[in-house]
Formats: sequence, C-alpha cells, structure tokens
Amino acid sequence: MSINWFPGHMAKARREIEENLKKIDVVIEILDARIPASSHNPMLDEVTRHKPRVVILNKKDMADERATKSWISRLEKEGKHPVAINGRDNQIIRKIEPLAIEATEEMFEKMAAKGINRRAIRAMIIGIPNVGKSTVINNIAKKKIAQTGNTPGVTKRQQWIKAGTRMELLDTPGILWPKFEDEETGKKLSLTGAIKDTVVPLDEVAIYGMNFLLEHDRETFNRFYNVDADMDADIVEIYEAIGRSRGLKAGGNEINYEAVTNRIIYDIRNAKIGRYTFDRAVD
Ligand SMILES: Nc1nc2c(ncn2[C@@H]2O[C@H](COP(=O)(O)OP(=O)(O)OP(=O)(O)O)[C@@H](O)[C@H]2O)c(=O)[nH]1
Repeated sequence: MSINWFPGHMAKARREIEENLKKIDVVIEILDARIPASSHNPMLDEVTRHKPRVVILNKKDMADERATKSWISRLEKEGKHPVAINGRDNQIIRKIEPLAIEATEEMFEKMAAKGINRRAIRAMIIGIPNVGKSTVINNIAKKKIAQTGNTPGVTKRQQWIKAGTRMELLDTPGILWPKFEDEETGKKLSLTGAIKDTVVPLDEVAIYGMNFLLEHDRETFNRFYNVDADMDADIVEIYEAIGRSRGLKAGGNEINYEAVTNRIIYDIRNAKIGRYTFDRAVD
C-alpha cells in the first residue's frame, strides 16, 4: 500500500514539533489504547531524543482491559511513564501530573544541583489525528481551547495553560501523521478513525475488523448481528446474513453491501460490539 502523505506537510509538522520541544520539559504522547503500536509514530522517538515521556493510552473505555494492562506494563518497562485514561473523565490531571513529575524528577534534581530554582514542569501533548489530543487539553484546561471533532485533522492552528499544581501545558497539540508501512496498520488506523475513510478501501477495513472479531470473540459477533459465522465462512454469506438481520437492503431483496460495510465499521469504531485492542503488547 502506498499512501501519499505530502512530504511538505511532514516536514512542517516536524519543524513545528522541534520548535515547541525547545520550550518543554516533558512530552505527553497520546496513543489510542485500542492500537498503541499503530498509533505511535516513530518519528517522535527520533525528534524527542532524551526528553522525558509520559504516554497516555486514551479511549481506554473502548479497549480491551487485559490488553491495556499488558501495554501499561510493557511501557513501564520501557520507562515511558504510561497511564490509561478516558479523556472525557473528570480529574484526568490527577492521573497525568504525578507521572509528569516522576518523568522530570531527575532533570529537576540536576538543575537544583546547579543552583537553578524549581519552576513549573512544561509539557506538550503530541499524537496522531483523532487520538483525543483536544479532548484531553480541554479537559485539563476546563474550557474549550482546542477544537474537537470526530473526523481526523480537526485540530488546527499558543499559550500556557495551568495544569494541576506543578505543571503548565502548551495549548496547541503537536500533530503527527499516522505512519504505516504495512496494510494491516492502515486497516487498524482506519478502523479506529485515525485516518480518513478515503485512504484504505472501506470493504477491506470492514473485512479486517470482522475477521478480527470472528477470531477473537466469535460468539459476541454472532450474537450482536444475530448470525452464525465462523472464520471459514464465506464473506459474502456473512455480509448477506448481516444485511438481512439489519434490514440493509438495496431495493427488493438485494443486500446493500456498502451499507453492511459502513455498519460493521461504525459498530467496531464506536465499540458497539465490544471493547477490542487490535495491537498486542507482546509479539
Ligand atoms: N470513547 C472515548 N472517546 C473519546 C475519548 N477521548 C476523545 N474521544 C472522542 O474522540 C474523538 C476525537 O477526539 P479529539 O479530541 O478531537 O482528537 P484530536 O486528537 O484532537 O484529533 P485531531 O483534531 O484530528 O488531531 C472525539 O469525538 C472525542 O469526543 C475517550 O477517552 N473515550
């Protein structure tokens, strides 16, 4: 699969992040808890080099709880100071701030040894589209600062927001482009809404999601759609069964396949069938 991210846009995003990095002590990277590997852009590791990092696994309400625990312990081992949150919950700052303090402790101790007074911890939120950057910033600020929306790329265009008792947060998130070299990552990004519906063919995304559910949670899938499918079933037959049970007809008795595709994607993307994590912490 070749996706044309405009090189100019990438270079600009990188420059902006590098400029902002000079002003901050800690990077708060937001990942989608459903795809912690696929929603991470390796460029961040390159540009942040030795900056302390806090990793937020956001949208934990839509991810598989056990998988989230595995991801947290893996990220802890990597020294990333992780936390899983629902960006819409109250008081998320109480979960984020202690980690930012922990992540920057060594740096502030070194500064204190040089006689530099302690000041507020400066932080910036970074992540690919739709992971919840604006939701988290607005939640911390307790007012609407960054524009939020369900379509990728809504956050546009800086001041410091007081965050918690010892932290200041840049009000503009650093936006990274989603990076993927393999088709599966592209499908996961599409399935969770991180990339526009025009990037990866939607039927492939729906079939990927359906196969994932049939492999990992077949009973729930079948109960949800009132069908009887398994991994060996013919895709067209499953589509027809879902189309019939959901009344997705094109006219007469014809099944509207596009509507079935859209329904499957909607149901998975919005965790209507269940909570799933598509990236494994240990591979
Ligand atoms: N269920 C759930 N939805 C969330 C959570 N956090 C954010 N959302 C929703 O996810 C969508 C995207 O959130 P945004 O805050 O706009 O994401 P963003 O990263 O700023 O997106 P861009 O502007 O595209 O870069 C919105 O519909 C939010 O309401 C969460 O923890 N759980």
